[in-house]
Amino acid sequence: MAKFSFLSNVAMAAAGAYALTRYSPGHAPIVNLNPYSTFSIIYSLILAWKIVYHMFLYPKWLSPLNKLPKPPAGALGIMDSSGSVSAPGRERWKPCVPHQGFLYYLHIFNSQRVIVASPSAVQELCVRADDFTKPRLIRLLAERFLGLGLVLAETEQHRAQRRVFLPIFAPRHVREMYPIFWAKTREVTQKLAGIVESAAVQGSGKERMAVMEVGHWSSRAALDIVTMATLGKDFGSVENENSLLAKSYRNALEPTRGHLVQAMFKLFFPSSIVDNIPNRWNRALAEYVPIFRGTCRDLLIEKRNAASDETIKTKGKDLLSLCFQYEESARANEEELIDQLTTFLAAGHETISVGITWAVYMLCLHPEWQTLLREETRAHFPDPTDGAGAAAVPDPFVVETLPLLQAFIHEVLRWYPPIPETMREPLRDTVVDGQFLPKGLMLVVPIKGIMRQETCFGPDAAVFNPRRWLTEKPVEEGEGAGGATKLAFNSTGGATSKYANLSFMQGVRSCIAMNFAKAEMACIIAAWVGRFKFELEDPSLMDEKNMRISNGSFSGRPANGLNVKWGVVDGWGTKTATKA
Ligand code: HEM
Repeated sequence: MAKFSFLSNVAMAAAGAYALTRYSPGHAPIVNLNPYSTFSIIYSLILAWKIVYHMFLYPKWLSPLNKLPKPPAGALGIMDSSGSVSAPGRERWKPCVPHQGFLYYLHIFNSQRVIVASPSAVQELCVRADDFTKPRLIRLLAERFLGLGLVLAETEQHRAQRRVFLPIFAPRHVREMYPIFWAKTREVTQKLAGIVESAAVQGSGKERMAVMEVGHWSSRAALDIVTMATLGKDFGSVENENSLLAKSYRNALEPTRGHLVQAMFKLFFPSSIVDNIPNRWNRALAEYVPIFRGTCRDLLIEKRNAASDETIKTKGKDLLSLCFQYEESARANEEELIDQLTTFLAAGHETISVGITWAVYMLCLHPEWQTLLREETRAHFPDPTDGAGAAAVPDPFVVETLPLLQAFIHEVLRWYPPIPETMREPLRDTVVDGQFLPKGLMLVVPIKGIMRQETCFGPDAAVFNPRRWLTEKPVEEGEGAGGATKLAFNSTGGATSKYANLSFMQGVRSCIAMNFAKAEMACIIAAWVGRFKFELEDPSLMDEKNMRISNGSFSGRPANGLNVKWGVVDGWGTKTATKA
C-alpha cells in the first residue's frame, strides 16, 4: 500500500510539473498550460498507471502468488467483495479446494491476500511473532480508541507489556475473581428472571416465556464484569443500559462496518484527512472516546491518590496496580496507561458477549444439551436467583473440571469462535512452510475455517459435537466401584495439533485472558441454562444456513442479533458451593 502513498504521488507530480514548466515549457503535456494544470495532468497519469499496475496487472497476472490455489467462484473485479471472499464464504469453499496450506485471493481494490490454512504454517506465524505483525489495516481501525495497548503493540514493546500484565490472568488470580463473576451473574440472571415473570403476568401466564435479544444482555453483563474485575468498579450496565460507560462504549468503541471502511480509506489517504471527514463515525468517536478515556483517567488518578502506600502500587495484581508497575518499568506516560485500560475493556467485552450469544444459539439448536447441562450445573452451582444465597460462590476447581459444561463451552468456541479470523503481515520478505511471502502481504488466518477442517479436528470436524472434548476415564479408588468409568473433560478436543485449536490463538500473541474468559463464560452459561429454557423466536434459524453472521468487525456475531424465547425452569435443588 505504501506504493499508493498519497504524498509520494503528489511529490512526483509536483517535481514533474516543475521540471517541465521550468526547463522545457514547450514540452509540457499540453503546450501553454500553467504549472497547476500540468501538475494535475501528470498526477492523473501517475495515478492511472498505478491503478492499472497495482490493481490489475500485478495481482492478476504478474504476482508469483498467483500460482497458489484460489477460490473457485467469484468474479475478481475492481471491487472484489463477492461472497466467495467473505469470512463465512472462505470457510465454505476451503475444504473443496485442494491446497498445501496457502490460498490466494484478491480483496477490495484487488489487494492481494493469502490465507494461511494449515496448522504447521500457523505455527510459524505464532512462533516467529516478531517477523509477523498485525497489519496496518488493523492498527488504523483500532488505534484511535485503543492506542498502543497490548493488542496493538509489537515486538519489544509488546513483550514488555505482556510480561507486566500476565499475572492478572494467571489461573490462581482468575480463581480469586469468581466472587465478581458470580455476583454479576446473579444480578443479570435475577433481572432476566424478573422480566420473564412479569411478561408471564402481563400475557396469558401459561407459557412463562419472554423474548429477549441474547447479545444485548450478555454484552451488558460482560462489560460490568470486565470493569469490575480489571478496574475494581461497577459501572452498572446491567442495572441501566444507558450508564455512561455502556453508552460511550456502544457509540464509540463497538466495531462496525463503517469503522472498517473508514480504516480502509486510511490505507489510501492520510489519517488526518479521513479522521476529519464529517460523518457519523467520526462524530461518535470525537464525542465518546474522550468520555471513555476520561473515565479511565479518573480511575487512574483515584487509584494513584488512594495508593499512598507504595506496596499497593508495586505488589497489587489488579489492572490499575499493574498499570503503575508498567508505568515505572517502561517509563510509560498517562496516555499509554489509558491505552492499556481501554484495550482490556474492549478486548474483554465484545468477545465474551459474542461467545455467550453463540452458546445460547447452540442450546436452542441442541435442546438435549439444555437438559444435560441443567442437570450438571444445578448439582454444582448455587441457585443464582436465590435471594438468600448471595454469599455462595461456585468452587473454581469444580467448575474447571465439570465435563459437560467445559465440553460444551469449548465446542461452542471451536464451532463459532468469537474472533473467526485474524491477520498478520510479514515485516520482511520471508518463507513459511516452503512458501515465499513478500513483505507487507496481508495474511489471513481463518481461525474458524481451520477448526472446521477434517485434517485439524478429525472426520466429524464439520459437525457441532461437544463430546469430542470428553473422554471415558476409570473411576479412581475411593470414588466408587472398581472398573467403572466416568466422563472427564479432555482439553485437546481431538485436535491433530495445538495449532489447530485456535479460538484463543497460540503463542506469545495468544489471548492473555483465556482463563478469565472461560471462567466468566462458565458462570453465566451455567446460571442461565440452570434457570432458563431457550427457544429460537425465528424457527427458520434452526437451520444454521439461515443464520447471517456479521462480517464487518473483528468479532463474528449474529448479524441481526439473536432473539430467543426465555422461559423460567422451576427448582434448582441442593448445590455444592463454597462460601466467598
Ligand atoms: C471468549 C472470549 C475471548 C476470545 C475467544 C478471545 C480471543 C482472542 C484471540 C483469538 C486473540 C488473538 C488475536 C490475534 O492474534 O489477532 C486475543 C488476544 C487478546 N485478548 Fe482475547 N479473547 C477473549 C476474551 C478476552 C478477555 C476477557 C480479555 C480481557 C479481559 C481479552 C484480552 C485480550 C488481549 C489483551 C489480547 C492481546 C494479547 C497479546 O497480543 O498479547 N480477551 N483474544
